[in-house]
Amino acid sequence: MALPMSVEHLNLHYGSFHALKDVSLQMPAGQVTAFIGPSGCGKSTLLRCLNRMNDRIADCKVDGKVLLGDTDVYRDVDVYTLRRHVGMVFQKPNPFPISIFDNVTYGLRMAGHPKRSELEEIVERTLTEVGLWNEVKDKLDHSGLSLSGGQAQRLCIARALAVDPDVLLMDEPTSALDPISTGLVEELATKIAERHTVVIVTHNMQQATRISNTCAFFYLGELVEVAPTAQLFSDPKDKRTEDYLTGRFG
Ligand SMILES: Nc1ncnc2c1ncn2[C@@H]1O[C@H](COP(=O)(O)OP(=O)(O)OP(=O)(O)O)[C@@H](O)[C@H]1O
Repeated sequence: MALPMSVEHLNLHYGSFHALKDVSLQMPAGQVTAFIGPSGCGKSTLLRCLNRMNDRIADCKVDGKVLLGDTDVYRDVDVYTLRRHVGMVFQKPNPFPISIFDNVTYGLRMAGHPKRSELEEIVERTLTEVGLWNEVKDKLDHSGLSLSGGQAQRLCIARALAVDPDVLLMDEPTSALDPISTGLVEELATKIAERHTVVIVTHNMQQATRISNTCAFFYLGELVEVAPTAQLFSDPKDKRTEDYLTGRFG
């Protein structure tokens, strides 16, 4: 089930460096929210707060609230449970060095999902959803490492979807892919948002306009402006947003 996420007065420090400055933002359920902004503005840092990927970074201090529905993800839930509800796909496809079947079922098996027949059904359904079933159905026992970059990224998306998360986080998921694979992953992100909340970091402005409903522009750790995507691109309210969108910096 798609749940909304939100952050309230979020501040994050790496040691003495103030990387996120009083960020408050809603990410509506069942929609695609895109984070855009120049390199180093804090997009990935914020994305990583949503499933506590920053927890292991020494000297990283988070203040404020991150909410999944009504649940405070830093206070009300353990990190393993949280990551079953808030999955993540990374910039570089990272299939595990195990079979395609075991890649897709990894999260389910970790959660103690026992029945082979149910796992088979979930593998077929999720690989079909990511458009990979016909390409791999006869080689489910082959290593996940045997796939092309675009196939591997779709496998990683299938692995994330197999546990039926409420939210899928995507950190520049197409930046290592060719244009055809990029198109497939973009179509997929839109389709995924019918059942899951999607939050994506992207440097590609066309991609943000193609797939996101809401767009948030960040600059130097600050959330400058957030609006429905078409509105943000056609009528930015802040000069910094306009300068970025028109290529004056970035
Ligand atoms: N583990 C870390 N330790 C210290 N500083 C960090 C760490 N990770 C990120 N930073 C700093 O925090 C700031 C925000 O980084 P972040 O990766 O979130 O930016 P970004 O907007 O995603 O950039 P890019 O578009 O280049 O990926 C940068 O100044 C970066 O150098």
